[in-house]
Order: sequence, then structure tokens, then C-alpha cells
Amino acid sequence: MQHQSSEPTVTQQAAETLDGWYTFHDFRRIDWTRLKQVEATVRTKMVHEFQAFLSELTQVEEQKEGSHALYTIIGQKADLVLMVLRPTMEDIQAVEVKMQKLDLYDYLIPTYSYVSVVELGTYRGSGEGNPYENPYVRDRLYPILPKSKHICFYPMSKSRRDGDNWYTLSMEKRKELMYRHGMIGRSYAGKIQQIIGGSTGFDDWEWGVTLFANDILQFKKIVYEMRFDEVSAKYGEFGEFFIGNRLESDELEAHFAL
Ligand code: VOV
Repeated sequence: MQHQSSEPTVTQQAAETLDGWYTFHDFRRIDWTRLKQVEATVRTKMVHEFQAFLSELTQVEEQKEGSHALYTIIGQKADLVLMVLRPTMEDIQAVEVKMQKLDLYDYLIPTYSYVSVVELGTYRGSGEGNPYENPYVRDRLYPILPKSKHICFYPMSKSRRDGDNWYTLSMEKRKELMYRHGMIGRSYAGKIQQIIGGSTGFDDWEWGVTLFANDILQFKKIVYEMRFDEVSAKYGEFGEFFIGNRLESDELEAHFAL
């Protein structure tokens, strides 16, 4: 029997992407039960070693050769997330290996991770000349993460369901839809900063969405408002959501104190 499909069979043009720093989100649960058995002085030493590691990451950030952010995670999915941006996947892995060797990480159990690359779409064009030399584009592709009070992370894909297949829409239609997405996004200027990581072929979803805000309620507002926009309403598929509060290096001793 011949397969009946409402989808057009023409191959559509892929949107070109501009790709920046590689991105790694590392989610961990604190194994409090085991940590409670560690003597206070040893625990403090482990925290100091972690702080020294974070200082090294800060030095890289000051040289504008990467960026990072440490947040607590609210709820049971994780307790902490360290988000790291680096120029190459080798650099990302070097940070990952170094981190795993820290004594404190014997007590930080991996619960989730996400690998992507900071991505800018070109549905609106990419301006004149080489976009990788445009200072505005460079600031977006190689971002120094904001020091916002809150983070929200979730992975998402665009639907390939029969009838609602993003990948069979014409370039024209996708441009129009992404324009409207961008307009909603822009109404959150000054309230939310977004980092979109492209992850097709890198991780289980197609994008990792990281949002930063000082007012945590803005995450709920933007995600809800976007649910009514066609791009999300019809084509958005979402993974787990993680939200958290900023954790400064000098707060770590208090955070791990018992
Ligand atoms: C601060 C908010 C904000 C702003 C300003 C914003 C703007 C824009 C622009 C201008 C463009 C690029 C379009 C182009 O010209 O290429 C994008 C692109 C993208 N976005 Fe976005 N987005 C925001 C915010 C924002 C949110 C909250 C989400 C999650 C959606 C939801 O429902 O939970 C999201 C997702 C994405 C994705 C997955 C992509 C890539 C899609 C693709 O198919 O390539 N985004 N986004």
C-alpha cells in the first residue's frame, strides 16, 4: 500500500547558521549523605580546591577566551549547574576532565549534561561582509555570560510530525515565523538574555535554550507567551526545564557548610 502523507516531498533549504563558542552544561546532585561523613576541615579543603578551579575559569573569562557560570538548581533534578563556553570541543573536554578530578566532585553526582555550540540564525540575513568580523555578531557568538541572579535551561527541537513538520516548510515560511518569534523575544529586551546553542548531531535535542534574568518570573512569562506563537505552539518540542539561582564562588563555603 502506498504511504499517504500530507507533507510536500521537496527538499527545503537549510538555514545557514553562524557558530560560536562550544557550550557545556554540567548538572550535578550534591551527595549530602556522603558529604556529611567528611570531616569539616577536609570539606573546607575540597571547597577551596573548587574555588581555585573557578578562579582559573575566571582568568580565562578575563582574557575573553571563554566564559562560565555557576548556579544552584531548584528542585530534585539537580543541585548545581556549571555552564562553560570554550572555543573548541577539546577545550570543553579539558575543563570537564579537570573538574572531574577535583576532590569535591567525588560528592557531586552527574544528573544531566548538554553539549551545543552558540548559534545565530541567518533567517534575517547576516549583514554586509564577513559576519564573523562584525563586532556585534562576535559579541553574540562569543558571549561573556551575564552575572544575572537566575538561570533557566531547557533543550528543545522543532517538530517533524506529519502535518507539522518544520523541516518541510519553505524558507520563506520559516523566515516569516522566525521573524514573529524574534519580535516576541525583543519585547523581553533588558529583562531576559538568551543564549541559543545549536545541538543537532551533538546532543539529544536540536537546541539548548539558556535564559538569564534578574527577575525569575520573566522565565515563566516568556515561555508562556511563546507557547502561543506558531513556532512554539505548532513546532516546538521541549525537554526538561531547569531553573536556578546564581552561586558566587565566595558563597561556596557557606553553601557546603553543615
Ligand atoms: C530574549 C528573548 C529572545 C529573543 C530576542 C529571541 C530572538 C531570536 C532570533 C532573532 C532568532 C534567530 C532568527 C533568525 O533570524 O535566524 C532566534 C532563534 C531561536 N530562538 Fe529565540 N529569542 C528569544 C528567546 C527564545 C526562547 C525563550 C526560546 C525557546 C522557545 C520556547 O518556546 O520556549 C527560543 C528558541 C529559539 C530557537 C530554538 C532558535 C533557533 C531556531 C531555528 O530554527 O533556527 N528563543 N531567537
